[in-house]
Amino acid sequence: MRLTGVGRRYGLGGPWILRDVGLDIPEGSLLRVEGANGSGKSTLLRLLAGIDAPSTGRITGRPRTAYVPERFPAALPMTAGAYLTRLGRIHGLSRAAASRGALEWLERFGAAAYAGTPLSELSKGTSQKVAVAQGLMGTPGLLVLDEAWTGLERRSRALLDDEVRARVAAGARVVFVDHDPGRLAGEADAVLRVEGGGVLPLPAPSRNRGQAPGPPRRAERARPSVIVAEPPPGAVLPPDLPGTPEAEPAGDGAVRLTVAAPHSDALLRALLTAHPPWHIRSLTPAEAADPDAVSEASHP
Ligand SMILES: Nc1ncnc2c1ncn2[C@@H]1O[C@H](COP(=O)(O)OP(=O)(O)OP(=O)(O)O)[C@@H](O)[C@H]1O
Repeated sequence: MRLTGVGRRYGLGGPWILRDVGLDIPEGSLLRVEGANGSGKSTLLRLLAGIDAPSTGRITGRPRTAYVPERFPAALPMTAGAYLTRLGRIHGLSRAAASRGALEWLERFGAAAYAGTPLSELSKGTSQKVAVAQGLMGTPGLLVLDEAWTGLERRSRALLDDEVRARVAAGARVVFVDHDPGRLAGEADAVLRVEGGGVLPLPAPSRNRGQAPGPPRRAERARPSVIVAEPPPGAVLPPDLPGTPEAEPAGDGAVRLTVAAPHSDALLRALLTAHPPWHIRSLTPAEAADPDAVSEASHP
């Protein structure tokens, strides 16, 4: 995905909020957007998500995109379940898969009891869970998160962190703004600094996701990865998974898959694109894996 000479101003003769922005966003990248209040972060995110168009320049190669806006349109006259089902349809799911996915996501966020509640009656925290759930339904190639963690309680924030990691590892692009400087700290590929109308791509501080461009170091190649995944209801492990992982039960119906590190991305992709998709709880290099810590992090 590429931005070429992108500029945005609101209204003819209004000040340029962004000007001559050029960016390449490769597959499997995690980008944090930073900048002062009013610098144009949300403007950039709306352009990336395709819900706003540049005043000048062009954006090419945008994959199927999901967007979690800073403010959720809570006034829509429908229930949380109906809204998510509709959004699932927009993300390309069949009606049955969309309605099943809606309930599954509400359950994961501990909000299943609100499936039949009108959006306008949801608390701020539950609204935010619905906003985030719609972004995670389907398998977007680009996920744009504008302060998506704000208003979520600890367990849901951790769930969203895990989902971001899994999506990026499976090849999706994730671009996010968050007021917490520690959000996914050390995991972003780059920081996009929005300042004076420009967007400056800066190296992210101490990146440690283990997915650096270029061939992995010998030790990383040799070290197996552990993926803990939850099957969709009634599903069995798909045959011929990349890297022929070792599978063992991980509790709560989940499966722990151990695979040689070079196959972990392909394995994640296979699970996330299975029909219906598997839910990835965590991805950990085996030597670093502390099973208790992993399940704590996923299900605090
Ligand atoms: N729809 C709009 N119409 C007119 N001006 C707008 C619109 N949206 C944003 N702006 C202006 O563009 C500038 C950048 O806004 P934007 O929301 O992109 O900044 P931001 O960096 O996300 O801010 P914050 O950190 O406060 O969320 C601001 O001056 C804002 O007032």
